[in-house]
Amino acid sequence: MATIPSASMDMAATFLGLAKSHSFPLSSINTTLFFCKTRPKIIAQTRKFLTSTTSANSRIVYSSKQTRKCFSRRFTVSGATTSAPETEDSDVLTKIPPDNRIPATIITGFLGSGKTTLLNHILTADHGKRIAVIENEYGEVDIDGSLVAAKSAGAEDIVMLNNGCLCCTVRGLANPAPIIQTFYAEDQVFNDVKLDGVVTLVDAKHAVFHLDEVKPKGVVNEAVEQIAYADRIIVNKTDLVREPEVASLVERIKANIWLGTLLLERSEDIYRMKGLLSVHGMDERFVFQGVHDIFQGSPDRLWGSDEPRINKLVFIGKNLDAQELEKGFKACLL
Ligand SMILES: Nc1nc2c(ncn2[C@@H]2O[C@H](COP(=O)(O)OP(=O)(O)OP(=O)(O)O)[C@@H](O)[C@H]2O)c(=O)[nH]1
Repeated sequence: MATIPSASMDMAATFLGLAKSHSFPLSSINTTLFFCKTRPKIIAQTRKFLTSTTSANSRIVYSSKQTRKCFSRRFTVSGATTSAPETEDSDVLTKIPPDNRIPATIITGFLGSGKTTLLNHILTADHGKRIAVIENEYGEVDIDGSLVAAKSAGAEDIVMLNNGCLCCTVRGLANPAPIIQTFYAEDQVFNDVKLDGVVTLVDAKHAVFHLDEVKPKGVVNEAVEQIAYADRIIVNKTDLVREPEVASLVERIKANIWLGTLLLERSEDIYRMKGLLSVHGMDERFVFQGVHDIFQGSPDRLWGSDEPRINKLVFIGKNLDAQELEKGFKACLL
């Protein structure tokens, strides 16, 4: 593939951690909202609902991801079934069980990105939805529970899990994956509740600082990871920055979504992938290797003083469109 200068740091970080990522669509209006209060908290709603409930200080970026491969699982439904119309030449009755499970949404985002603010906005908006909130407070002192509007409104339930469950204190604070996994791995949850989507709040003023943060070798940048797991991304606090900064951030987020989507959805077609990246702010060459959905990458030796800093990517597989890949990659460049 082409050689093009300058990739972003978060793109490199994506290579380190995306092999376990996944996605699923927000398919219907939610009546339940799971609010997992950990360091980076968790929020979500459908496109229509989010559009009507987010403030003027927000921008929504939609992911095109359609499948959550890692956590897919079959479920059985004991409720009524729907039948396809019978035809004269067919006596086969097709039964499609409706998925009547309660839809749930996860809201995540970095510290102070605006999760509680969004939640309060949703809980006090006039949408007629019945909303239950599960808040996972990390730490002994519950502050956010008292800040959530529903508590005073009295119309909804807030269940505080001060013992550390849903799962975050044990399995990781910043990474939404363990919470997502709970919806698939726990029978009691899976049979009654379907995870409808993951929404990530991004603070327009501070996000770049977190995205650029260089982590120790092998440690994934949580801000990048939260974006990679999202179905919908809300760029918040746009009143605190100028429009070009918002546009630049949105472009950067799109690049992250592109790479995540590519690695997840085309893994069967991509037999082999390898490359060398010139990452903005990094003195070393960033080398990555991939075989189907197994990827790894790490900083390599220092760039030579007279060595041109270029990116080289090689994809070997089937049904791959070189121009499309190049276009997607170019959109990731700073
Ligand atoms: N200027 C501005 N401030 C905002 C906006 N949204 C939220 N804030 C402020 O940002 C601060 C943090 O908001 P929260 O909603 O508490 O953020 P959080 O993600 O729940 O915070 P943590 O629980 O610490 O992770 C508060 O002072 C909010 O008033 C916005 O769109 N613009």
